[in-house]
Amino acid sequence: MKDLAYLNKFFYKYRWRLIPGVLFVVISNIFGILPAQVIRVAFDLVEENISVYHLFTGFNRQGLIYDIFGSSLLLFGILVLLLAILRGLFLFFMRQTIILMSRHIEYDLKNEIYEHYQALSLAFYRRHNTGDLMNRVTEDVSRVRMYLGPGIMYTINTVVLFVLAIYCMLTVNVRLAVFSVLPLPLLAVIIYYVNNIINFRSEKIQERLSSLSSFVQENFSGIRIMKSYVREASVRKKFEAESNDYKLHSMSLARVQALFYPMMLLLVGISNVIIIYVGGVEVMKGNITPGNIAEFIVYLSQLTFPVMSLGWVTSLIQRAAASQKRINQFLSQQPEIISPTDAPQKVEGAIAFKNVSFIYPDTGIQALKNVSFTALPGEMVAIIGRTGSGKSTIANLILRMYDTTQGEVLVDGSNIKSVNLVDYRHQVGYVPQEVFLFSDTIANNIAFSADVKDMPAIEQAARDSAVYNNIIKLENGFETLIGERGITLSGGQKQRVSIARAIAKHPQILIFDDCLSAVDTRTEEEILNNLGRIMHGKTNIIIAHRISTIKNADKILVMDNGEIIEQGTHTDLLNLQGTYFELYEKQLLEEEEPQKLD
Ligand SMILES: Nc1ncnc2c1ncn2[C@@H]1O[C@H](COP(=O)(O)OP(=O)(O)OP(=O)(O)O)[C@@H](O)[C@H]1O
Repeated sequence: MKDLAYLNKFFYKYRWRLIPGVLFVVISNIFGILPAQVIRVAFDLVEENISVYHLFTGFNRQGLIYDIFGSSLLLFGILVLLLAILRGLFLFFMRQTIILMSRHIEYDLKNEIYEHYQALSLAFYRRHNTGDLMNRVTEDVSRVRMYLGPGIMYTINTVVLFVLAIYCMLTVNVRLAVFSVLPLPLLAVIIYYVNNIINFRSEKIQERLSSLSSFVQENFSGIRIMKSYVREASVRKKFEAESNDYKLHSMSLARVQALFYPMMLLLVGISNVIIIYVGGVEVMKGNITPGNIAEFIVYLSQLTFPVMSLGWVTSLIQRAAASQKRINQFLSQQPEIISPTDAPQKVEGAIAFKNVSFIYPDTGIQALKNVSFTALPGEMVAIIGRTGSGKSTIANLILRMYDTTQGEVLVDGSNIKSVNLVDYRHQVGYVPQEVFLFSDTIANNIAFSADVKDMPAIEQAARDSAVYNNIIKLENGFETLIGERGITLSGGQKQRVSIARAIAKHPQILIFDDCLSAVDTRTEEEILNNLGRIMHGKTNIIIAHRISTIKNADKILVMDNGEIIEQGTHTDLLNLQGTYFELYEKQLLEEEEPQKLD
């Protein structure tokens, strides 16, 4: 329960919804209780009038009495209707304040969690799976919302109604009051337990459902592979098995639900029987009137739902507390990478690695060992090396996605940890190895980093990344949707759109992480030539596997097993006759082979 205390700040924030809400609960309940007394009076009136009516048997007056009796009954009927309307009106106000408050809090909480997500560093995302992260913002927040809205509303409602109804019952007859409410605690306890079973089974169903949807989603995404390997029949069998599992769980839930309602009705029925029996005895003793029995039956009908909701609300609060605990645990996680200052900072782009070693925090893999190099504005620094040798890790550290384990990364001579992170990242254009484009238009993907969509700048970026001609050939040009709902670009086109996105922001530092691999050598040359023009005086870091991509770089770093094993210009490295030279010879041979075959 103490976890839910976190939400008290929201109650304070929305106090002008909560306080009137509570007031409306009280008023609506008063209008819920009053009809019982009107019905009692009406009942007693019926009894009296019937006796008076019989007294006048044979007299002319009997018709008159009948008329008076009829119109007074109508009056009572109208009164009960009026009270019901008033009650309905205040119930509406109650929901409009308390339930709306819960929706506002849900919105605030979702935003708070999302903002926190964005502040957390990459390492956090490696530690948690996407499904779990999504659950916090959707499932967990929804459960907490159930406590904030229905949970609070029904609790206040039950308490107020209980106090009012029990007070009224006790003033009429203590014995009847005690007997009437006797089955109610049993009802609440049963509902609590049954509800827990229902929740448990519902969760199992939910698990089955998500497993079924991930299964379907994965198979749809991999439909090309599935068809080419002719696995349709076996996948269908797996789907049937998953689906059957879901069906069995759903049926077990339906069984409990089927038992639930008859059981409730039975208990309510028993309470009614008790009221009529004990009430009848009390009427015979002359302690109460028959109208009181009717009055008690109305009280009981008013109390039934709140008592039932008590069991429901208890398990609802338990679930909300568990969800809020998970949310709190996550909100208390501090981002590992934070900007040390908000002061605006201009970045020139001089990068220096000084004896940098790096171990990935979650896996313990040592990706860099004592790496030192500089990349100055106006320079193109290339990194080449075997897969897994630590090239992308250097890009990660330049972007300060992680902090170094040992040594330091300097930006314009200062430790990167002291640089305004937002300003710095604004100045870095990064093209990742794995292209990621949003399901949006091409123009919006290129203009991703800009606050306003500047079409001439977008088109220029597309020209510089040699993808302009491909885009304008599409029916909707730059407004073509890509991704799930749109067209599929080729691997090389995607890479070039991703490059356009990076250069559209005119960065001071540009990092290409092996992003020319799916581009033919002629286009690659065109892009590199354009880069030479637009990145003039700025820092370029290019990670590549092909020597043809990097041979004109000012400096080439050859990586192996997390270390820089060779460093220099293309000519220097060839003269060294080491690893770079071997790689060059090998690639030269590979290029010559197809020519020989021609
Ligand atoms: N996020 C990560 N968490 C843990 N270990 C990682 C992570 N990223 C990379 N590694 C590990 O660090 C080492 C260096 O990886 P890195 O991606 O820097 O290599 P690379 O030279 O860029 O390889 P490639 O040319 O295949 O892209 C590898 O052993 C890899 O398994």
